[in-house]
Amino acid sequence: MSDYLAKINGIDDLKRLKGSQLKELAAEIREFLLNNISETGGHLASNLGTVELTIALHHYLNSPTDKIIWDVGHQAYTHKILTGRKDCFANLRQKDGLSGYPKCTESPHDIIGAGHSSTSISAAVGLAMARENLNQMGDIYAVIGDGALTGGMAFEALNHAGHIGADINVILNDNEMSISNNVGAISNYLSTLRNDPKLKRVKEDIEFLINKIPRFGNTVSNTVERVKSALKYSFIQGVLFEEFGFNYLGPVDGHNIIELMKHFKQAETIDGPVLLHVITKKGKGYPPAEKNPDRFHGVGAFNIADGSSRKTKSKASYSKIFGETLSRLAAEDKKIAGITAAMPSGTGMEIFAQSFPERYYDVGIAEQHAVTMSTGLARGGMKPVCAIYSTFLQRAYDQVIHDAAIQNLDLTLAVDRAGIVGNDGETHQGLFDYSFLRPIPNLVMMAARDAEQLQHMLFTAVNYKGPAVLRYPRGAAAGDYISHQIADLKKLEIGKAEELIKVESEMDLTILAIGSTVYPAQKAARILNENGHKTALIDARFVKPLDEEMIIRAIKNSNNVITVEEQVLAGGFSSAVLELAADRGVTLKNIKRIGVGDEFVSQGGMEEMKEEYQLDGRGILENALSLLAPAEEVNKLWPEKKD
Ligand SMILES: Cc1ncc(C[n+]2csc(CCOP(=O)(O)OP(=O)(O)O)c2C)c(N)n1
Ligand SMILES: CC(=O)[C@@H](O)[C@H](O)COP(=O)(O)O
Ligand SMILES: [Mg+2]
Repeated sequence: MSDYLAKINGIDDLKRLKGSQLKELAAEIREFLLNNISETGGHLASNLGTVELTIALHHYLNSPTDKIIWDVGHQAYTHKILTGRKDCFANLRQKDGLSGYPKCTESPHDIIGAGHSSTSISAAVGLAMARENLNQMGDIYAVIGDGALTGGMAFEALNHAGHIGADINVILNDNEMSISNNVGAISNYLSTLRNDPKLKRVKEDIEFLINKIPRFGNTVSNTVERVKSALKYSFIQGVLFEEFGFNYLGPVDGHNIIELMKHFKQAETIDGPVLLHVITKKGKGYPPAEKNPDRFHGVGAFNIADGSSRKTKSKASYSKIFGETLSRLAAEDKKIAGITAAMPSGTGMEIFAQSFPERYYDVGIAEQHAVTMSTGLARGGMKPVCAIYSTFLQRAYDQVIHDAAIQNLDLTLAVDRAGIVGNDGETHQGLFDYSFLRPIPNLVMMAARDAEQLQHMLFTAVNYKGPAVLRYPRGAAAGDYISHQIADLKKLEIGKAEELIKVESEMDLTILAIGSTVYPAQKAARILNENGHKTALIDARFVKPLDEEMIIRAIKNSNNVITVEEQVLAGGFSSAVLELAADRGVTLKNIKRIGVGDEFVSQGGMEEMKEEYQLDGRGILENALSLLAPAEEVNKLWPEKKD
């Protein structure tokens, strides 16, 4: 077998290959992806599905003059390989390594940075308008998946693009999957387009007739294309994309490079927006991923032979505990409903879905709708629990304020992946939710420190009268997971903190921790006390409302205070403490705030990045000793690097 991939260092090298060579290259890239992702982890199934599509795009187009915009961007690995980044794959998604998403600072071929869904068509429209105003060159292609097409923003952009006749090409990469099974009426509609044999026959007949119409020079005229489209679609109901003002082409086999390029050529002859419907197989070429695309959507290191994970079985995740607790609560309370925005497996909501399908709603990648639909459920008398990753909840900010909080409705927002998420990097960090939710009246907001507290907090939130937010991080839950019966669940007093190490008079230090930072703070506090530094520890539990009396008492009785939160410092937990002290006229003698400063946190292992931001036990100890004692003492008390 020729090693075509070895010779590819940029797209000029790709353009030298032809016909069957491109097919062989596709096979080599698949093998490369499999070998690399099985070591580093990453978005395997989506990337295996877009190999030919990416080869065809880069072979046909002239990037970066022609612009390819990847929606979400998790499927852009072949794009990275072909644009000169093949040798960086050993460090894919690692600290300082290759990003798992398009990133403008990484390559001129990454036109639009992404990570969140359904932005590509809007960006394409903007680029097309800039091209028009500034007399620029180049074709503009947005590549969007069928899952991403469930996002409202995509439709806002289709609506606008069709209206203004933006000269853009939208490639709809339809693999019939979101992360889990795709949902919704559009998804059903796409199935009709894909599978209707009558449509196929009509299309072929019409194409035969159209080909008999005389051509003008070498190009098929725009009018002819439009007539062809109109005729083709007069045979089926609901010509969705045509109604939006797009010219629909396809469906075309997304694993056939030659056919794809033929369709790009055809798209080029059409003025105005084109939607090319491309059919691909998620996980293509790797049987375990083809069979189970959900599990292989985003993976850690695995064994290629059978797809088994290389990670030894870890503790239960917060998401799993959330899903199991919710299911137990729902068994007793028929009003509880579960809502997810296309993340049933990630949020643990699939556990609830298995037992209560009639009260479970996957709304697609539609966080705004998920929140407002939850408020409708609440208004109708249900108890909605809507689980959304912190980073994706950013999409639904106004819905939380306007639809949930002002109306003071009884719903629970379960904010998953709150804090540092690790290898997904900047776009996915859940580092802003305290800051953006804390100012909202009527909301209460708590953060779970471990497996045990998560269960009590969910019980508390579900039974709270008004909008309640419960925040918890990605990955394995701290503490032991003993699943509680409903009778054993405790309703926490709203706004009540817990004094884990008592505040007495004349403390050297009080550590105010919340959520994921409580356990590392506890380790640091223990060491400090063992070494003669009188240290108290408070788990604030609620960022809103704060336990004002306990915090004020702690501040008054401590020579030093440390706040620690897995969040940006601006507007978060420490800000709340400072506001409280200022409002009460209490002077803080010495305060250190541990958290993330005014910067985006880049990719890297979760523990590695927590260490970098001093959110681990050693980091907290180091901060404490910088207030209490000389720096050398850190190494004496905590010699090794890690927790
Ligand atoms: C706003 C937002 N919500 C949720 C996600 C999580 N997410 C990432 S990829 C994905 C599914 C995308 O499906 P599709 O566009 O069809 O791509 P495929 O993986 O099938 O290639 C989801 C839900 C996200 N990235 N952004
Ligand atoms: C592309 C995307 O947005 C998701 O696939 C995300 O990477 C999932 O993250 P988790 O692994 O934390 O579920
Ligand atoms: Mg898909």
